[in-house]
Amino acid sequence: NTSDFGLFGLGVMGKSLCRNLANNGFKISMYNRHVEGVEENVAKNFKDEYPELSNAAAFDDISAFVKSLQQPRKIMLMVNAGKTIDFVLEDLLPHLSKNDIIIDGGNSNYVNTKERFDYLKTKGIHFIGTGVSGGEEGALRGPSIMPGGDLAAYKSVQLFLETIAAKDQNNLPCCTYVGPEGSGHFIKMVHNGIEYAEMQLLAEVCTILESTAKNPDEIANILETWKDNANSYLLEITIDILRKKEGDDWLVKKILDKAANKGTGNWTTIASAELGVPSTLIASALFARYTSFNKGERLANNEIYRNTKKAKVDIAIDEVREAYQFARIINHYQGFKLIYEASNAYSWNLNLSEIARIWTSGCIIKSSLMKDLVDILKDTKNILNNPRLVESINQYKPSVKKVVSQCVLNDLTVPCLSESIQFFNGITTAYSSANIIQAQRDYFGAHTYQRLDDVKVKSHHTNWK
Ligand SMILES: O=C(O)[C@H](O)[C@@H](O)[C@H](O)[C@H](O)COP(=O)(O)O
Repeated sequence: NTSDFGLFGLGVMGKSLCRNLANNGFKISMYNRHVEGVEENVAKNFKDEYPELSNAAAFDDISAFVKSLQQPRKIMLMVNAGKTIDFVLEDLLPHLSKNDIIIDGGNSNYVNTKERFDYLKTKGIHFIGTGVSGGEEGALRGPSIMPGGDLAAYKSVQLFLETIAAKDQNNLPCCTYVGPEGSGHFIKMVHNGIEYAEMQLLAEVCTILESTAKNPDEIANILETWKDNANSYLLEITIDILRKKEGDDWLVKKILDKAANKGTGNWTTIASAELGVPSTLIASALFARYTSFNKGERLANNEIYRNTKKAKVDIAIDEVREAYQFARIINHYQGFKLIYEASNAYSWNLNLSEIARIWTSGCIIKSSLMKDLVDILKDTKNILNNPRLVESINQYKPSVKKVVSQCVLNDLTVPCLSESIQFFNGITTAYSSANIIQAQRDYFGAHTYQRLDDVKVKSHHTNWK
């Protein structure tokens, strides 16, 4: 048993992490199941494919794999989220010893992670639920890593995770102990929620620019100029995507407009509802994917309701950039608000600035705005009252109002852009229309209400009839 670290599951991410670990000099054991005719000798063939893996040990037998690891054993699971994790844990348990450490690096639901953490604790096994972001390339060159669980257990795997992680602008690892039990997977989930809305905002920007008769290359040229002050990984890949050609045609024009999802945006929306946090942009982005999926119904409805294909919006390109930037600030505000509220609700004591820091490199939502948020979140939990962002928001607000109204007037669907100004107006309104809601609830359900002129008394009821 000479290996320092074990990697269980050689899918896209698992393979990249193995090479990353080996490239950083760690002696690793790699395991992939054996499925007759489907998955055979995966670990061995993979080992033979890459020179950096010459020192690695390859297995398709669990017991031999576990025996090859130094104790306390450190095993990272990179298998599909969901029940698979529980099956794998049951297969591994008979071979494990007290104080061994299991890391779940998949996109698991934080509620399940808490349950597994508690269950394995009864077996004397440490469980670390870890978000890993950055896709295939990120996992190979340095992902952003978000581990949650026991701090002591984290200390035993810290060297491996921080060595393979991306490095921030101060060359510090984009990996940090996030907090207890499911907190690592919780922030990864929110990371993906923010990702959904950022992707949706870029898609909406393309819709608007396309409506001004720009072809994908021309749109890419415009977005290129936004790198100065709105740069992000997602902006960069969107530019690449818009430029991609198949012969003379743009590939993007051939892609079926039905957006899929694997659940993290859905869970973020559920967590928002449960925690009472209005993450409206994340929810809008998720529901925009669901709406897009109804291709058949959209085509039918389009026949009935739409007569004009091309809209003609009267918007300046810089107004689109400012509207985009406005909505991004609101998106990040909502994401970090959700993390803050979860941290309080579950007593996780999360460090928002440190979370922003590990999201400045390696992950999908890395951006220049995220770099700014590292310092901003040091001083405040509510980024909307940061003087610099207040200035930006006041500068951008006229543009988002114009862009959204122009889109509405021209039947262009921009759910996240419009939700950003709707939410902002709501969260900056001193006297909202919720008094009507309270009166209606009291009218039909005697649910009581509080009075502005007597807030001490928690509940008033009126016989409205
Ligand atoms: O951070 C990342 O590296 C990605 O977010 C990663 O976790 C994955 O690509 C998700 O599956 C995307 O989510 P959807 O499949 O739901 O779009």
